[in-house]
Amino acid sequence: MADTGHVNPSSSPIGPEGEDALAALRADPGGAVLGFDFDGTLAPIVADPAAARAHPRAAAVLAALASRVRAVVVVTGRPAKVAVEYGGFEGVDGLVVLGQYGAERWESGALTSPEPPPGVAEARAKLPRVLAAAGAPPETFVEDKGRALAVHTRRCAEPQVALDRLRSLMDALAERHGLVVEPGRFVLELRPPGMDKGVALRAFVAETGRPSMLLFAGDDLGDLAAFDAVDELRADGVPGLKLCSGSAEVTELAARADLVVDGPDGVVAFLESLLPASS
Ligand SMILES: O=P(O)(O)OC[C@H]1O[C@H](O[C@H]2O[C@H](CO)[C@@H](O)[C@H](O)[C@H]2O)[C@H](O)[C@@H](O)[C@@H]1O
Repeated sequence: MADTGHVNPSSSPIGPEGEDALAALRADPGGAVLGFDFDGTLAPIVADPAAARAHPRAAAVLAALASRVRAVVVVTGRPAKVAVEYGGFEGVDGLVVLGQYGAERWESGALTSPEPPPGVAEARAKLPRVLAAAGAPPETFVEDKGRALAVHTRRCAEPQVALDRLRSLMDALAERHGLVVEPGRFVLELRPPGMDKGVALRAFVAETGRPSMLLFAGDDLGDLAAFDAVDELRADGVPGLKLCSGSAEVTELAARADLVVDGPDGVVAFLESLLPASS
């Protein structure tokens, strides 16, 4: 792996533990595990969730890394199949996509997707009434992911105000039907409990074997659980790098990260800098 010291002029200085992790990656790339969020990290944020697509160079850089490291995994709130389609990941050899916060798995063209619990259908039936009761503006948009219902307010005139108005009624709806509310960038998702990106990443690392280093890159609140997993492995002696795809919308990840880069452009440029110059 290449030395990354002089690249990414727009990125924050990297912390010492992040430097250790990069040194471990250079020393033993074949033992490294690299994990990525999708929206906001590999794919630029857009107003319509169905219009999101990965950065034009994301699939190529993930493919190049996947041929050099032990494992590359995308851990996303999207259904795994949707992330594969929007990412252009179908042909990326070795890539694993864990969708719906780890409940689904796509690998080598095969998808595993468990049935949603009945609470999702119950909540789906009641959601329109809840949105009406909360006075949700007409621009409020429900993305039905089968296993989860994501209520988006990005297209509202005051997206944060609209989101805040929904929160307590969404919490009550989730509780009534055995679900949880997952907050994100101008979105509240109703989804089944018991799985998150940290649980998913820990299980993936346990399955692939103790890595020489672990990287996770994310941008949103749901990625904090994966950062927790990196911290836990660090405490167990595995070098770890927490990479933040920075934005003005979410600041919590930057505060926990070893390195903050400028959105998906910065993430892809950083990953390209890890490859030998001829790649
Ligand atoms: O875990 P992720 O891969 O980050 O997915 C989280 C949610 O991302 C999507 O919503 C976000 O991206 C949209 C497209 O850029 C944007 O319009 C929205 O405001 C963001 O919240 C996606 O639609 C959700 O299903 C994902 O769970």
